[in-house]
Amino acid sequence: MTEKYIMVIDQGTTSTRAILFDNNSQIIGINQKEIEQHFPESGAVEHNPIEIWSSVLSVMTGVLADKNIDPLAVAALGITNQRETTVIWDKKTGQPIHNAIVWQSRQTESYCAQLRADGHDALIREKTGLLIDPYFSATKVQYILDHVEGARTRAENGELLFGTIDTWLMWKLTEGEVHATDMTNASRTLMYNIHTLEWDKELLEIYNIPASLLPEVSTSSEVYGHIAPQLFFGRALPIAGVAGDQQAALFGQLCLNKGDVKNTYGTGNFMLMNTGETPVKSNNGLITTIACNIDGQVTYALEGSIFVTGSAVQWLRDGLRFFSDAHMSEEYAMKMTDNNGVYVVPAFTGLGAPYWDSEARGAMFGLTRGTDKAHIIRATLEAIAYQTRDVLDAMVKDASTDIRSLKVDGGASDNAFLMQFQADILDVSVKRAAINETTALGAAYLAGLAVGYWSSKDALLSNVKVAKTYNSRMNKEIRDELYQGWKKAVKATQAF
Ligand SMILES: Nc1ncnc2c1ncn2[C@@H]1O[C@H](COP(=O)(O)OP(=O)(O)O)[C@@H](O)[C@H]1O
Ligand SMILES: O=P(O)(O)OC[C@H](O)CO
Repeated sequence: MTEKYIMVIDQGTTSTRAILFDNNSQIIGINQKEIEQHFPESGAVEHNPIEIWSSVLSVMTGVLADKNIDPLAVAALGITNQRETTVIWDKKTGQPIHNAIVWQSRQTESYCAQLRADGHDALIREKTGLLIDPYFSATKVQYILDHVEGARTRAENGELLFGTIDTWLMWKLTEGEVHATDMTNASRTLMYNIHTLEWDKELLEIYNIPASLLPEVSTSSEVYGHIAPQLFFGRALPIAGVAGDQQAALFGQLCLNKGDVKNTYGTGNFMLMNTGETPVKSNNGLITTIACNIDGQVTYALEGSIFVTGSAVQWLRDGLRFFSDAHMSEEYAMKMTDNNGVYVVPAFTGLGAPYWDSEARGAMFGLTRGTDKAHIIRATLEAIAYQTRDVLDAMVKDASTDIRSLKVDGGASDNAFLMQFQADILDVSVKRAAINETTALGAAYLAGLAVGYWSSKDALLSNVKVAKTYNSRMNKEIRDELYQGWKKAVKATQAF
């Protein structure tokens, strides 16, 4: 094989990465660039789409340069992305008409309140598997069309295009040839019907969003188009795999069978369970989403999305200046034998699954004169584990199945204190992947399978290994007492 590698762009909330994988799923090179976060008003989070685009060009060339790799040695490109984040741009000039509104942003709460007041909750839930929340793309589109002068008329005249980050990047990489997304990303927009597998006309009318804005929806593993050669050393590299980052991680962890569960610890936490070919409706605050579409088969997932986990550690680092590197949180937490009664509820942008409370804000409980900063650090890490327990309990109820083990990945899964506490508080074994970049790996698999770089999903099974398994060491009484303390803290936070 002359083409030795698959390249992946992982465009995440805090950074853009280009990663090269070889045929044994090993990482050959990584190049990364941070993305600036813009906070234009309270609760609003935005990115500059041009900065995102230029970071992609920079990391793609950077990863080749770092390892002195010939562009001809790359077989295909996979793209995985922060989901829901919304870009609208001019079809002719390619200029975004507004900053990208990021998934975390709460600036469309009033649009959501209106949709709820108009009684659309059940219909939206039934068709999209989601619930009305600023998290999803539709109200972000409404906001941009309403806040940029002339945008609505231009949209109605077919002059504008909408995309999540995958769509924006494919459009830029193909110099406007491809305006497409895959089903996993479409299923996060609040506009896509996850049963009929098409943009839903009735919902578009409710939102007053013109259909001409929307991209074509494809599978997650096929050749969507080719990079314009002048952007990539004269090579028309096929773009062959696309998936939202959490679904890509599910695939990268090879959670290919019904009942398989993974939990990613990044800016937020996202637990997904593969529910097979049937969408499972949640009665416990989870959402239903498309897990993948490959080999002509759509699979679904139940998802619990927690908005603030790793970003609470960033807050300890940058806001409170408790340490200079996220890794140091582990050392501080381990210095203490317990949380000394301290609970931190990091509801900085409201609470996601299973509470869905946009109005909630962060709180701290149980402070005494004896509280040390290490207790606060420990309580913040514990909060990540408690929130995960909230979601896992909901998942067990919704899927009517027991979960005995959890595959984990993402930046904060490096934290040994957190992983042990997670196993303790769930009473489930926690298995950390040997390759922590499972999100990118999933997109590599999707792209590699489409171009025959890997022959089949079965060929991948021997490639994925567990680095470490954490088993519970906590007795039931302590586990129950700690978790009850957390539930009390959440209740008090919501009542505030
Ligand atoms: N050792 C650690 N302990 C706790 N949190 C960590 C650790 N390392 C990274 N993090 C947190 O994980 C997040 C980064 O993870 P990553 O998977 O790169 O996120 P994303 O894909 O959301 O940008 C940051 O929010 C950071 O604070
Ligand atoms: O960029 P991440 O890894 O924080 O993921 C964000 C999610 O896709 C939001 O739904």
